[in-house]
Amino acid sequence: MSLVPYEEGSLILDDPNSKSVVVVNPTSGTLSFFQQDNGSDGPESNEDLTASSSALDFSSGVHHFKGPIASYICPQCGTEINPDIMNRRQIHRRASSGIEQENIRLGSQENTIPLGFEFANSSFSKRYFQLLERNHRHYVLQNDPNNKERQYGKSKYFIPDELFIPGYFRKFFNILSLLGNGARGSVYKVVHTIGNTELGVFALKKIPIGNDMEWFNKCIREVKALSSLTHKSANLITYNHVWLEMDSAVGFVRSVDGGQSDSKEEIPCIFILQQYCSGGNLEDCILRNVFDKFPDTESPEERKKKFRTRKKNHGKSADIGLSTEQLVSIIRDIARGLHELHSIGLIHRDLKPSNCLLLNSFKNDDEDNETHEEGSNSEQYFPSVVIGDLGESQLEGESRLGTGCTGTLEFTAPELIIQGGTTSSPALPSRLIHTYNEYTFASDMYSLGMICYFIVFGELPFEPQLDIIDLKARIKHFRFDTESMIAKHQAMKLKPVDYRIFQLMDALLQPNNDVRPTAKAVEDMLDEMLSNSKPGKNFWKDNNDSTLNFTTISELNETTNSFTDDFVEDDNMTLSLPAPEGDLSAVSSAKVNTSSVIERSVQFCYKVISILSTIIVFKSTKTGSWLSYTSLVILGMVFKSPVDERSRHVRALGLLALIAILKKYIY
Ligand SMILES: Nc1ncnc2c1ncn2[C@@H]1O[C@H](COP(=O)(O)OP(=O)(O)OP(=O)(O)O)[C@@H](O)[C@H]1O
Repeated sequence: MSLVPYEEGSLILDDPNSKSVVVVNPTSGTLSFFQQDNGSDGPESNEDLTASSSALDFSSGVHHFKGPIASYICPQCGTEINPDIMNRRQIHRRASSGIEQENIRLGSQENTIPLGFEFANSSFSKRYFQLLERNHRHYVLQNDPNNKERQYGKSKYFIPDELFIPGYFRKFFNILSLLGNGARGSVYKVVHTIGNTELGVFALKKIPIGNDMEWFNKCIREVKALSSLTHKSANLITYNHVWLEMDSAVGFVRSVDGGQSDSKEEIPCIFILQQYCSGGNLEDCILRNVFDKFPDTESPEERKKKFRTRKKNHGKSADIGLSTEQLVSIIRDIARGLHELHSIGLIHRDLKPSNCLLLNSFKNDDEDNETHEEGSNSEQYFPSVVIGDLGESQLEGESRLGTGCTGTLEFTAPELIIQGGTTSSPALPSRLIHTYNEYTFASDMYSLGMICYFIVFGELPFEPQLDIIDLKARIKHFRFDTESMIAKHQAMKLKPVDYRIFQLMDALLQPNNDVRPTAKAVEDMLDEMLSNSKPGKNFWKDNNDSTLNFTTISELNETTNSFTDDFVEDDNMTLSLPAPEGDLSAVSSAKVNTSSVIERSVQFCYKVISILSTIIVFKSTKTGSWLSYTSLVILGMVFKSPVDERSRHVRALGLLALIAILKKYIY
C-alpha cells in the first residue's frame, strides 16, 4: 500500500496486492475505489486500506469521508503531503457548501474525479508514474496467467522477460487518435485510465524493436536523454515513463533465426509516454495555419471560418506570415529549450519544425481565437513551443558515428555535411575514412537559424525536389544575405517584421560555427527585445532603427568546430553579431529601400525587353510560325514566373528574337 499525491491536497492509495486503487479528493470530500479486473475485493485488502488510513471508514462497501486527512508520507516516493493545504481546503469547502458526506458507489461514472490535464501536467504525476511503473511491473508479472512474453522469452527475443510490463498498455490506456508517424514509430493521443477514472491525456510513442539490439539501443537514447532532464523545463517535452511490451509491429522486423516476422505478430515494442501537446507540430502549423499551403486538406469548418473572415475584411485577405511578436516568441521558446539541453551537455541533433510542438493550438489572427487571453492582441500571441523528439540526441564529445543516428539534412549545419571525400587513416593507412566534423552545440544553433528562416518565409532556401547530392552542395554553399532576404520578405508581401530578426538569422546561419550565438545569448537577446515592448503598441516598427548588441563567439573559442565547456557553463556570456559601426539598421533600412527600388526597376526592364523581343519575332517571321508561337508562350511565362526565374525567360526570348532576325536577313 502506498500513497501518491496527484494534485494539491489529493491522494491515490495504490495497493498492488489487491490490484486496487483508492482516489481521495479532500477538496470535494470524495473517495473512489477501483479494482483491476480479475481481482476480488477480499477482506485482506480492506484491512490493509483501513490500517493504512485511519481517517477513512470503509464499512459495508459504502465509503464515507469522515474528516480532514492528516499529514501523510508516502512510503514509496517519500512525499509529504502538506496537511495545512488540505485542512484549508476542507475549511473552505465546508464554509462554502456546508459539511457534506458523499456516498461513493464503486466504479460509478459520475463519481470519478476529472483529473485531465491538471494531472498530466502536475509535478506529482512524475512520482505517480515512477510508483506505478514499479508496482505494476511487479504484480502483473507475478499474476498475469496469460503472460505470453514468458512463452516467447529468451528463445525468440534478446530482451530479458523481466523488462516487459505485459498488458499495461491495454489495461491503462485508451487510444484517442493517431498523432503522427515518425521515422521510428507512431505517436498516439491516449487517455490514461485507472478503472473509470481518467488520469489525463498523454502522447504515447510506440516504437517496434523486434529483435534488433542495435535498434533497441538507438531507441533507448531518447529515453536516456529525457530521463536526464532532472527538472521540469517549460520548453522541453515532459516525459512520464517508458516500458517494454509485446504489441503488433508496424514495419519490418527480423527474428533470431533470420526469418521475417509477420507484421501482425506481437513483437517487443518500446512505449514512451510523454506530455501531450494539443497544438501539434510547428511545421504543420506554419504551413497550414500561417501560410495557407494546403487548402485541399482543410476541414469544411476551417473553410467556413476563412470565408467568414474574408467577408469581414470586405473580400481582402490579410497579410500572410507571422508578426514580430509571434516570431520572437517561437524563437525564444526554442532557444530556451536548447539552452536547457545544452546546459546538461546534450546536443539535440535533429532540431526541425516537426520536432517543435505547440502546447495549445494556434489560430491565425484572421480567425476567431478563443484561446487568446482576454485583452491580448492576436497578432502578439503564439502558443508556447516545446522541443520534442530527443531520439537523435547525443552527449557533447560523443562521436556521431557511435550513435548511428543522422539528423534531417535540410536543418543540418554545413560543417556536418559529409560529401563523400575520403582520406587515409593514420592508424590504418590502407583503410580510407571519411573526413567529418562532430555535432556541436553550434550545429544545433544553425538548425535554430534554419527554423527561423522557415517560420519567417514559410519555406526553406532549397528547392524541394533536389536529390541528396545537390541538396548537400546547396547546404554547403548557402549564404544568408540579410539585405536580399529583407527584399525577398518585402517581395513576398509578408507582414512587416523587425529587421533584427534577419540579423539574428544571419548570426545563426553563419557557415563558421565559431561566430554563431549560443542558445543562452539568443534567449537573453529576445527576452530583452520583449521586455522593451510596449503593451498594445506595435513597438517593433517604432524601434526599427535599434540594433542587436552582439559580441562574437570567436573571442571565446580558439578552435573551430569545438565548443568548450566554458562556452556552456558561462551563463553570463553575451554573444553577438559582428558589432555594427553606427546605426546599422538605419543604414540597412536605407540600403534595403534603395535595393528594392533597383530590383523593381530591373523587373520592369525585363518585362519591357520581353515585349520588344516578341515584337521583333513577329516582325521578322511569318504570322503562325513556330517562332511566333513560342515567343508568345515565353512572354506569358515572363509575366507569370517568380521574380528569380524571370531573367531566364527573358534570355530565352532574346535568343528567339536573334534567331528570327538571323532567319530573316541571312536566309
Ligand atoms: N508529445 C506530442 N504531442 C502531440 N503530438 C506529438 C507529440 N509527439 C509527437 N507528436 C506528433 O507526432 C508526429 C510524429 O512524431 P515523431 O517524433 O515520431 O516523428 P517526427 O519528428 O515527425 O519525424 P522523425 O521521426 O523523422 O524525426 C510529430 O510530427 C507530431 O506531429
